[in-house]
Amino acid sequence: MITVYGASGHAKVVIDIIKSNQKKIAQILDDNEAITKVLGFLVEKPVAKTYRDVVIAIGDNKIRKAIVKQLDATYVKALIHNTSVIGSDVTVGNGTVIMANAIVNACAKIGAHCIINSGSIVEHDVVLRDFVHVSPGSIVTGGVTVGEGSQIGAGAIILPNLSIGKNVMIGAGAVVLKNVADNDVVAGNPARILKKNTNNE
Ligand SMILES: CC(=O)SCCNC(=O)CCNC(=O)[C@H](O)C(C)(C)COP(=O)(O)OP(=O)(O)OC[C@H]1O[C@@H](n2cnc3c(N)ncnc32)[C@H](O)[C@@H]1OP(=O)(O)O
Repeated sequence: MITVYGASGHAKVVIDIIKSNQKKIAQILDDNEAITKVLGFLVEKPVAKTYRDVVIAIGDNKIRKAIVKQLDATYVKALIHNTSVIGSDVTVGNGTVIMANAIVNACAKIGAHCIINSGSIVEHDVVLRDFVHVSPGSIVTGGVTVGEGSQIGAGAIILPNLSIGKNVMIGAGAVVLKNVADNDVVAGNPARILKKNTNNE
């Protein structure tokens, strides 16, 4: 039985993974009292701080991290859609969600509470630190490292062996040719710095 913490858009896809894995949902929680139902499930306001077997179903890296910090919970080891492909010697941290048709190739190391979104590709020997979000359809090529809390936008491509810093935002469709420093927002082809990411303040 899995507790789903979060009830908005990302949670809908998480619920579908749980259902497709033939697992049961214990409860769905959200602080937002305006959300009373999701996909036919009632949504409850979280009252306790201690939960067992939780998945934090919140797409925003900063909010997901804040919730993880405030809970005293055990997290599902990882929630992996059965259409995804996971290579040899891949490690996946607690609370990470791997969505439909994602591919994680050999020897990749995926941190805790990451999101490997639908149809994305995380190539061999990639290292994703905790709370990274690889958005739908993006490609993180071989040997890339991505720092904690960073997001790779939908359809972006990171060239091999690059280092992406912490709390970086990579725009949708970007082609990243160079290392990216902590807190940068980059976009375009080739990707260029747009500004500093203030979503960690
Ligand atoms: C399941 C899911 O849905 S997961 C969700 C996945 N989400 C994403 O992939 C979203 C990724 N986010 C983006 O691409 C955003 O546009 C960001 C973060 C790069 C920039 O967002 P903002 O800071 O709001 O930038 P803003 O929209 O003000 O644009 C600033 C400039 O950058 C340009 N720009 C914005 N995004 C991009 C992009 N992806 N590629 C190229 N240029 C871009 C804009 O055209 C604008 O240019 P201008 O100053 O010449 O007019």
